[in-house]
Formats: sequence, structure tokens, C-alpha cells
Amino acid sequence: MLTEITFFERFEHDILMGKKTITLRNEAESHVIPGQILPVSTFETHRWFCDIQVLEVAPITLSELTTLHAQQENMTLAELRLVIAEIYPDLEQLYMIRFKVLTK
Ligand SMILES: CC(=O)Nc1ccn([C@@H]2O[C@H](CO)[C@@H](O)[C@H]2O)c(=O)n1
Repeated sequence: MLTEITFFERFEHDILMGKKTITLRNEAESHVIPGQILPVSTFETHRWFCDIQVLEVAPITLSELTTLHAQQENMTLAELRLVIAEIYPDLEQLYMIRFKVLTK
């Protein structure tokens, strides 16, 4: 089970402002359960910046992504697809983790 999660620094502000409420991860980073509380750090320097509570975990394929997911990422769907293509090239099976920020 995942005991911490990292995000790229460029997403920190959106997460803290409650504008980014989901993340899409690969199978390796999908092992969380609703209710679980996770410390969140930056990927680059591993600086803690908040705790999140997991609200929902659901498998989703790249082709199933909609504008709703993009809204929950505070991006357009085109932007979201680009971001995912950079992070997870050629990966079709993703996992949506929906969360809320607890402590900042
Ligand atoms: C090591 C590693 O994979 N780190 C990741 C992976 C994903 N994400 C974000 O989740 C959404 C969809 O992937 C996008 O907003 C991504 O920026 C992230 O911040 N950091």
C-alpha cells in the first residue's frame, strides 16, 4: 500500500487551492484506499506540502478520460492528455485517485 505520494512542484499551488482534486497514476501508484490519509511531497525535492485524504480510487483508461476529469485536474482535456503522454508514455490503463486536502 502507498504510504506517501509525490506531485510535480508545478501542481502544488492548484492542489493547495483545491483546484486539482484528482490525480491519474499507473498501477504501481494505485494501491490506496478511500479514507486513507497520505503525506504529500514534491517530486523534485521531496518537500512536504500537505496531507490528503483519499476519497475514491477507480481504474480508467486513457480513452475514457472526459472533460470532467480535465476540470478536476484544472486543465483542458487536450492539456491533460499531453501531461499524461509525457509522464506515462504508451500507458492505456490508469487509475484515478480523487482526494481532498486536509492540512497545509
Ligand atoms: C513520479 C510520478 O509519476 N509523479 C506524478 C504523476 C502524476 N502527477 C499528476 O497527476 C496527473 C495525471 O497524471 C497530472 O496532473 C500529473 O501531473 C504528478 O504530479 N506526479
